[in-house]
Amino acid sequence: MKRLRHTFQHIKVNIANNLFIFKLAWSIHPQRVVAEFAVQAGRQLANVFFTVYFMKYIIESISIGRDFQQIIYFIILTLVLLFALVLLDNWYDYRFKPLSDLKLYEKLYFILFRKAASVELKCFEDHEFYNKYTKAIQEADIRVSAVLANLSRIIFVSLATISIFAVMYAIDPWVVWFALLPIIGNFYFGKKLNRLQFQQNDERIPYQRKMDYVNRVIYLSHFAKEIRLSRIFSVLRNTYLEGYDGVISVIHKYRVKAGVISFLKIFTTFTLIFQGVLLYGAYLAIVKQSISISSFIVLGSAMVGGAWSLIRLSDSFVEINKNGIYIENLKTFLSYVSEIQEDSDPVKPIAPPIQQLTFRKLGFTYDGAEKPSIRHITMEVNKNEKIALVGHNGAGKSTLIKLMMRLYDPTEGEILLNGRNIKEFDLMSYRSLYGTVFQDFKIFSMTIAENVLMRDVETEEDRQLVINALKKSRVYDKVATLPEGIDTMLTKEFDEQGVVLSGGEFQKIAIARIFAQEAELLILDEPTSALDPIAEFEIFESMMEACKDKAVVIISHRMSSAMLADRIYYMEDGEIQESGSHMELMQLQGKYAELFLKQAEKYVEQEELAGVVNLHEA
Ligand SMILES: Nc1ncnc2c1ncn2[C@@H]1O[C@H](COP(=O)(O)OP(=O)(O)OP(=O)(O)O)[C@@H](O)[C@H]1O
Repeated sequence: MKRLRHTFQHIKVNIANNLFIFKLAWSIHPQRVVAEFAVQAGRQLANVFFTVYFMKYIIESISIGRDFQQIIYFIILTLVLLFALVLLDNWYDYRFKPLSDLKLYEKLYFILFRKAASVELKCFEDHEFYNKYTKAIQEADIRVSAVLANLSRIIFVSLATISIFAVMYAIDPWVVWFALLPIIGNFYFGKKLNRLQFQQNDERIPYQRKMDYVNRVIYLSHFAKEIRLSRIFSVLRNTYLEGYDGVISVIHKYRVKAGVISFLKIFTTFTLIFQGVLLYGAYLAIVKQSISISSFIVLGSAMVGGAWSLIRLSDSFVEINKNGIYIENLKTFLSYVSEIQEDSDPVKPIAPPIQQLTFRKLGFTYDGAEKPSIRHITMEVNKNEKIALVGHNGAGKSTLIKLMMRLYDPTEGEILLNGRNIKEFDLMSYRSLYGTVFQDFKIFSMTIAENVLMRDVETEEDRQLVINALKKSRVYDKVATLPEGIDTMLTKEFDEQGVVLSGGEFQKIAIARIFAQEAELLILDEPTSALDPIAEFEIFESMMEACKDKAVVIISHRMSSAMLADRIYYMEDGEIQESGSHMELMQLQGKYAELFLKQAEKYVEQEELAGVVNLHEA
């Protein structure tokens, strides 16, 4: 009983999932839905007509001696109808469907992309969510098409089956009992087979992802250097083989079971009904003599048509289940409600200009991490103030920035903007207060101008904004030498003429992004690692100059750059250990001073060495 209830519940969920996709497709492209149903209706009409009524008419005509000319007219009319249906089918399959599918998928993928771009960052670190997301993206288009075809099939194949069986029932009522065989065979064993396939696919995913990862890494250009210059290839090969072996073991695990179920399905679905009806019909015609030979022929033809319709119908019911299971991933993904609402929220007030940003007893632990990455942080950033965050690797500097930008929400304490918790403000407007470049910034395969503006370049002012930003990040001289200037395509992904710049030049392009924004607080999370110390110092200096009326937070491992800030926070183990101006911290003679002196020593040594080499050269 409990199992039955569970099965019903399962069927209900799967039907709801199919209807969810149907509504989605209807809202995106109603014409495509209508066309699919119309074409399916035509196909089934032809199916019933040719398997039963056409045959019935011809045989009846022979047995009652109908006029030959009348039969010819009937056949010609039939051919015209067939011709029209084939034309409609072709037009649909080769013209309408491919084009309208593209339109449907484009809109569908934009819904998915928008969703993917709006879920909070931590979702991408959640293994289970990421699996659902990849499955949803991979399956979305196939499922939408499949659901439309399937639902239309269910409606019209049902009508076709009923009318075929009505003819069979009229010949002999008992014959319709044979209809149960394909239903049991196809529906029961078909469902089992699908479930098995789904389980198999599910178990394959972690292994498949390993193989996909290696495929991707080998293919993507930014891994090419490391692969060539190290022995990482053998590690990648092993990862691929682990995935491959995993996939093989999953296939082995299910092989025998799938084979047996598939055999039972074919046996009950096809063999029993075809042989059964023919035997029964022969018995009626020869032994019982209750039907004529012409009825036996019609029965045979209707049985073949009816059996196929039933098989198709039970296939379609099984497919409702199959689609339903896959759609569950898509639905979970689309209906996921972010803890951090990434979209604009009209109810929340727009974030005001920054007067003061206050961190109060802030603490944060990443999901699944054992210890906090940020602890007891209390600090402030005032209007126009220049702040530097320094400390060793893993001290928690980037995490602090991510909390500040609400890429994550703190697990303890709060961040206040002008005295109000930042969660109270509309997120989009809050984030637009910041201009940020991260250490792992990304350059897109687009033009330099688009990479700087990070949106479409629309007006002459936009272009001027880009040029000024590039000048401030000290890379305009280089850009001006390129034939297409700021319209040069970066990377060669799409364009042979695309330009590959040096690591430092790419960094300068990324830094130009913050000069091109109307942000109030600029954050540079160490995007200058590929710059030489002088270039970094110059950029920071130019930033301090250009951003007199803005607050700036810089993270740098180079103390010479941090010195430029009004206030420096020295972090260790997720906590602020020391804070003050450069002079104050040097006088304190604490960890900051120690780090500073160590770096200064290194530079002095290097300068002395350079001096010695110069002397030798002279
Ligand atoms: N997405 C994440 N999931 C789990 N732990 C993380 C994540 N990102 C960072 N951490 C951990 O949080 C700690 C602080 O990392 P964070 O990147 O903030 O340090 P950082 O001071 O910016 O270091 P660096 O100078 O090397 O950039 C580290 O121990 C790191 O392992």
